[in-house]
Amino acid sequence: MKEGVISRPSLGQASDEYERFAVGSLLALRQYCSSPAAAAAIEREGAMRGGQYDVVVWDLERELLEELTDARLLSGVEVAAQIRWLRSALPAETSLLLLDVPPVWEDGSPVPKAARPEAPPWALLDGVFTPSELARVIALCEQLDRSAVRDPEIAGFKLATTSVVHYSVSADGAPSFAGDEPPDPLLDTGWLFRPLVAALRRGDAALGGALPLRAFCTSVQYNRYDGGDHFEHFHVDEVECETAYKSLSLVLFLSRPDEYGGGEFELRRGEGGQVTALRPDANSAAVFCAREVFHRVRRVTRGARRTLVLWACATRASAVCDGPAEPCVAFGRIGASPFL
Ligand SMILES: O=C(O)CCC(=O)C(=O)O
Ligand SMILES: [Fe+2]
Repeated sequence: MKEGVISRPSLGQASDEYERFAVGSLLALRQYCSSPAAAAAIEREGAMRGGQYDVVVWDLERELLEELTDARLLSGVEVAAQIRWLRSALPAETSLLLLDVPPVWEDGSPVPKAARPEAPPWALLDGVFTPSELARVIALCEQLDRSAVRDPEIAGFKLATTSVVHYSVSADGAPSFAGDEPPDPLLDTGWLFRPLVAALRRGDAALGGALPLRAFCTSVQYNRYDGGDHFEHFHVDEVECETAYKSLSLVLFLSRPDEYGGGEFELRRGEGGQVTALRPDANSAAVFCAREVFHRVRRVTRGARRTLVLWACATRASAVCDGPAEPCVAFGRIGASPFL
């Protein structure tokens, strides 16, 4: 038993919620641990309550939850630092257990990879930014170097993906940076991410809670479609990989519908679902389940159609430890079922 690990000074008494999460973590660990020896160890520790593995996972999540409850954002780098700290304080076999925790619901069951069936497949939210923020987003995005996506079968438009999301907010609300990369001018303040994260949360609530407990949002992608550009290929955004999965997609419409012709955003649930075509107002966002909702952008006939796209991801702890493929910002589920 590693006493040092459970006595991090900043952590107080566990609340009921945290207790429940601790149990959930144990269940998930038991379910997902492949090594029989590890499974037996978890069984033993679970019986003891407050056992080593419980506490390790619990502390990590508590730290996150505390940050999130304060509406503070954690960067991927900070999460990685926490995990490294835990790993250094633990024997090797413990960190192995830590690495295999999938996102779980309150009752310990794995988070489904799609929104709940009874929930609507997408949500359209308005007023994501203030008007001045929106103008600032557009102005900054236009400064980014865009590369062209050109595949006649699939898509033709220009995109820029911002590279750095090492963003956090200190207790007094001042922006600060984790990691040593120079701040990206687009991403170095909370004004951009707070509204986007809030929109993801609102969207998640509207979809009945598709977000996993431990979620991150990716860097933002800026898309610009000039006349003739399109993303005609119906696709889902999620690409299965070992390190993370996208759970929610957010497409923020930066252009007013009268600023471009064509460019309808079409969505459908699943392969055979009915297609809905949208031309949303500027400053509104479509939020939808990244695995389940097929979507495409019809060809733009005039003007420019601009969007900002980002994703909520669930990330395995190991992915963060090994360095996430995409730097990410953590955010949480607060105030509703189960942890939002
Ligand atoms: O730009 C859009 O409206 C959607 C883009 C999209 O579907 C994507 O980047 O995956
Ligand atoms: Fe997409």
